[in-house]
Amino acid sequence: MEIQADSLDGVLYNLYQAIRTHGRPHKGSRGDTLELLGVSLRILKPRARISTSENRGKPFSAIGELLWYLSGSNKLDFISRYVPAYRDDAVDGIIEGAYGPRLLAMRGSINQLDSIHRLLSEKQGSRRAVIQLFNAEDIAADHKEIPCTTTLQFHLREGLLHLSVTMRSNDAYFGLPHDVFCFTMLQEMIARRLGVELGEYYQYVGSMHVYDAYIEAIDKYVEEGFQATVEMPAMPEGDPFRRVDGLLAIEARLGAGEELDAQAETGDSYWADIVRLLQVFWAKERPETQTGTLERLRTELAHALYRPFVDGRLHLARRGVVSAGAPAQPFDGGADVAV
Ligand SMILES: O=c1ccn([C@H]2C[C@H](O)[C@@H](COP(=O)(O)O)O2)c(=O)[nH]1
Repeated sequence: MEIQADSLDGVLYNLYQAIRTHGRPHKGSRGDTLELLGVSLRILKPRARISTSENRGKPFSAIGELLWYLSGSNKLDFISRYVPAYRDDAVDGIIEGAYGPRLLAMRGSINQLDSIHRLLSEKQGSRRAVIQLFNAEDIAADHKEIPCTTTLQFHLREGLLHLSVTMRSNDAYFGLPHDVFCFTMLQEMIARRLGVELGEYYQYVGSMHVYDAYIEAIDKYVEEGFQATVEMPAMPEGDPFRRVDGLLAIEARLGAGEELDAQAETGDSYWADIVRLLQVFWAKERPETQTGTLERLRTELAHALYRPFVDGRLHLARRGVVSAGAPAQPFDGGADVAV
């Protein structure tokens, strides 16, 4: 089955209905699901990577997960602050299937992002620009958690960088919005590093499923109706990977409770907004000033598309729902507003 749309929301809207209509019951390792085999997604405007729906817009935890990948870390400590559900997957504080070490130091040393950049700089039309995340070792012995994503293949055609992702398993409710966000961001970062434009995004999934406990939630999503296509602004020119260390340092300072001026720190409105979203997330650690901080960040945002997500946090803050130590992402269900 192929589902094509301009945006993540367009894909979710059609996919959720397809799962409802054609999905077959399957008992997965983590619970009962409705499943579709062999689903191919195509997103024509990969910058429309954040859902504008009531409860599938996850910019805060998705940015946290992207930074975790880019840090090369496999530590639970980092990611559990943004996606607490990882706690169930950790072995001695380590996520064995973490993408970061595999992307940046596969088999201890191979930086696969550098390989892609070199390959496509030298041979633009190459069909070899494949990042491997899944390894034979992953199923040779039993592991608590292994990568759901098998490969990322980049295609440079007529000045556009397209990305095909293959996944062995994808949770259409929780995993998919995060995966699309992180992989299309990586796609745009590599496009900028190569000095080319962003193309289309494809995701082929062996087992696409929704856990039974979230069937009602996907029905609710569909009832909201078709969402307008809202694109993130284009990433500024230049190599975004040069920014990674700086962004990680800022993230660590925010996590430690520091306040900072996003524009002064980044000198760029695109990345300043990304930092502001992190500030919105971390504002929960100071409940006494949280509402004021969120209101200030809301007015500082250079791009209006992020405001509804700040409003979601403001709504929670005013109700006293999001407080110090609370997760961004209620993976355990619960809140139905954008967090
Ligand atoms: O990037 C990811 C990582 C995990 N999952 C989901 C898919 C499955 O529901 C579950 C992993 O379970 P197994 O496929 O390993 O049984 O996590 C995703 O959707 N995306």
